[in-house]
Amino acid sequence: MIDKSLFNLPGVRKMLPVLGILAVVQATVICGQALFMAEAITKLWQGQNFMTAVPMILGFLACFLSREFINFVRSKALDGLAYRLATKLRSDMLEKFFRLGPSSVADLGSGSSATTVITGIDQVENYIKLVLSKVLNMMIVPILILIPVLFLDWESGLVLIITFPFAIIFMILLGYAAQGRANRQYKTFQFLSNHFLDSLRGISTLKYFGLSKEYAGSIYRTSEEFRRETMGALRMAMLSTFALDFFSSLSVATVALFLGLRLMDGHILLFPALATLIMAPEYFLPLRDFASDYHATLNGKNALEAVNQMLSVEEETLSVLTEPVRWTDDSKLTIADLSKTYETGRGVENVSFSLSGFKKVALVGSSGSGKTTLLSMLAGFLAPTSGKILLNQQELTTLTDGKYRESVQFIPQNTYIFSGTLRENLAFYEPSATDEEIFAASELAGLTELVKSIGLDGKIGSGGRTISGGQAQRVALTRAFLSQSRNILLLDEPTAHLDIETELEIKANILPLLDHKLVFLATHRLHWLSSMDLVIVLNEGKVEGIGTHQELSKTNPYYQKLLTEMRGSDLQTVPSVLRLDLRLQSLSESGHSSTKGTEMTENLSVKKEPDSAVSSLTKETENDTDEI
Ligand SMILES: Nc1ncnc2c1ncn2[C@@H]1O[C@H](COP(=O)(O)OP(=O)(O)OP(=O)(O)O)[C@@H](O)[C@H]1O
Repeated sequence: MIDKSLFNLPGVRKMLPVLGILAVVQATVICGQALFMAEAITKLWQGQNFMTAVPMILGFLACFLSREFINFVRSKALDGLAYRLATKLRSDMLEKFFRLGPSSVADLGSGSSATTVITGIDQVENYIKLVLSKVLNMMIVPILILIPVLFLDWESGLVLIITFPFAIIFMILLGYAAQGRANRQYKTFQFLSNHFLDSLRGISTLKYFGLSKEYAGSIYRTSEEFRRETMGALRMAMLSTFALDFFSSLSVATVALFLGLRLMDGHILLFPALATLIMAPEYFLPLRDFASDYHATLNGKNALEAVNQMLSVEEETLSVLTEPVRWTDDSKLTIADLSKTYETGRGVENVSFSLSGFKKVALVGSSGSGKTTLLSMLAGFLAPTSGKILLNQQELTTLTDGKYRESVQFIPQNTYIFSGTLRENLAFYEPSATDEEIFAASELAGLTELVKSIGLDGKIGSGGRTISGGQAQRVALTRAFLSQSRNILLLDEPTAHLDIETELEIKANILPLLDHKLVFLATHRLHWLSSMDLVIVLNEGKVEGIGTHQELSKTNPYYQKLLTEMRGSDLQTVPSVLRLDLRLQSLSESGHSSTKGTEMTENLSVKKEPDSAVSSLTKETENDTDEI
């Protein structure tokens, strides 16, 4: 009935004695109400003067008003407590999500995390309001009502005593069945939430591949499953409500029948019979009250379990560092045998390297090789499964330290745009940045057009202007350009959403940003590599080589193969006429050129001259080919 964890919430234990006292007072006024009423009716029945019944009627009114007042005080106290606890749980959960970081929230399921914080906590609030007072009333009020009933008519008291446990046993049995149903219903609800959110996120992909109708069918089936489970849980809850109503009505009817028969036989007087008859339904009322909200309490109990489960997820964040890290020329980072193994058994394995001073490190590897996983560990989002980290002589097992994160700028593959003004989104790392600084940074990131068109106070994100993937990436770059204090920079394919011309244009602005920092850049694009001090080559989660681009391209066969693949994909991003130009250059450099081919290359090179960005890519590819 009551989730024990409820008692660990602040204020709940203190509330229990208050509710207990209110239940005792309530039982007393219920008895008073019945006794005054029975006495007034008996006096009038006996033909006494109405005025003799007036004190009884006033006594009844006083008890009636006190009862209403107790209900008011109780709901006021519980509403306040439930609201405070719901607010606290909601902020605890949000803080927990922020501490856990994106990968753990993804493991919990973004959809179910969101619905637990929103709907789940509303259900917990309702649960707190209902369950404490109802259970205490059920435990206290019937016993206190039974005492005067036993004094007035012990036979009726005996009927009440005998029937009460039956009602409780039925409630427990049906309660177990209803609990099972409610658990299944909650699980389907969480599944539906995740499924729905995933579908919303992937709606453009689904539409693009013409699969949206099929997916709509899958959402329909999941919601149907949820409907079935909900109806099953409701049926069970209704059944337990009906069973309790049935038992209590049967018991009251039995008491009334015997009282009537004994009244007719003259074995009992009108006053005790009337008082007992009025008190008998009150005896069962707390039980029926509980049963009528049984389904709501089951939902609340499940939601509280889900909240506790999320709050109890182990945090790998260790606060070892006392202040943010300022990366300098003397700083040192050593990674030894760092591994992260996901549930699927994949991830990265035994990564080791050591870096000191300002360095630009590229992480390369084919898709799924572990670049994002390694970068997420270096950004402090993901705790390693094993391995050691030595940061400026300080030994750490993880970089998920709050202070370390305060030193890091991260540009992910997909930039998140917060619902708010453009200024809030741009000055994300530096909220105190002036408009002039924001303008200058946005110019470097190539965002001036958007800034001019909607202004810094223009709304973007949900509810505001929708911006393209490329613009979102420029927002992320502006954030990085603006940040002065954070000089550990992590970039996960920072220009992946930009076309090649824009990419090279922005790359020219990004390169100075990488100076005097520790930079990790995961990339599939070849042209970044010659600008990097070090390249870490990953293959299926393992390090295949570490060295400079020049060294690796001469000595590492896997890197050479990777470069060929990367060159192919770079070429595909270039307009076809220029692709031909690049191929011809590659051919001429690998000794397959003919005079005709060289002439063609020259002609095409002349034609593309106005496009400086592409000619720069051509040049870089030339260099790379030379190096191999
Ligand atoms: N949350 C996760 N749960 C389970 N497996 C995962 C998870 N994230 C990544 N993986 C697996 O770990 C391996 C490394 O993935 P990761 O995303 O780090 O590769 P990547 O090199 O960044 O790929 P890409 O270039 O496509 O972004 C892959 O086999 C991937 O399937």
